[in-house]
Amino acid sequence: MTSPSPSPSPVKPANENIDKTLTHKLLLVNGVNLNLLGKREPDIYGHTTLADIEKRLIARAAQYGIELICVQSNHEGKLVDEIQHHGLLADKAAQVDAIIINPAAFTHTSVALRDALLATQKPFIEVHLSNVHARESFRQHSYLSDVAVGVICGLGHLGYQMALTYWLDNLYSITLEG
Ligand SMILES: O=C1C[C@@](O)(C(=O)O)C[C@@H](O)[C@@H]1O
Repeated sequence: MTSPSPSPSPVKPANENIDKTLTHKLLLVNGVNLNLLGKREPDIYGHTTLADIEKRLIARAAQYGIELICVQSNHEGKLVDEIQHHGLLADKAAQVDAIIINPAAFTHTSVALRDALLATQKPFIEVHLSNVHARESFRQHSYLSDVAVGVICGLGHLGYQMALTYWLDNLYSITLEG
């Protein structure tokens, strides 16, 4: 006789330590050309669109009462404005707790994004769909990695889910059972 399989409970309920009087927020930032996901070099970047990635992450965060604010732009200055606003300039209660960012090609060029992220003093995770270390040498330098909490690359769109999982656990004690 086989013993009954454990009831599926992959996720512990939101931790009591979460201050329910605050609306927790996270920021997802996607840089240049990532609006083309699904159409752009799918052998490298996959078939999942950015809208799908954002929808799934928003829904998962919302399960725990966390708002995920999503921004994408092809313009470096616009991304700097968004990071400044959500990370520092908005009222304290409206600011995000942490950031997930795929700066795309700006990864390899942008001191401005690095400075904006540092200015907010919000922790961030850098995500890349592709394994940048297995590609052209110019993709192997990032202006952000040394000041990121962590870097996830090469795992496709699941990299974003993993970054969210980390923040759920690290900031709000919402832990996946291992
Ligand atoms: O646009 C991108 C996407 C990317 O950030 C990635 O997600 O794999 C990698 C970058 O080198 C590239 O410029």
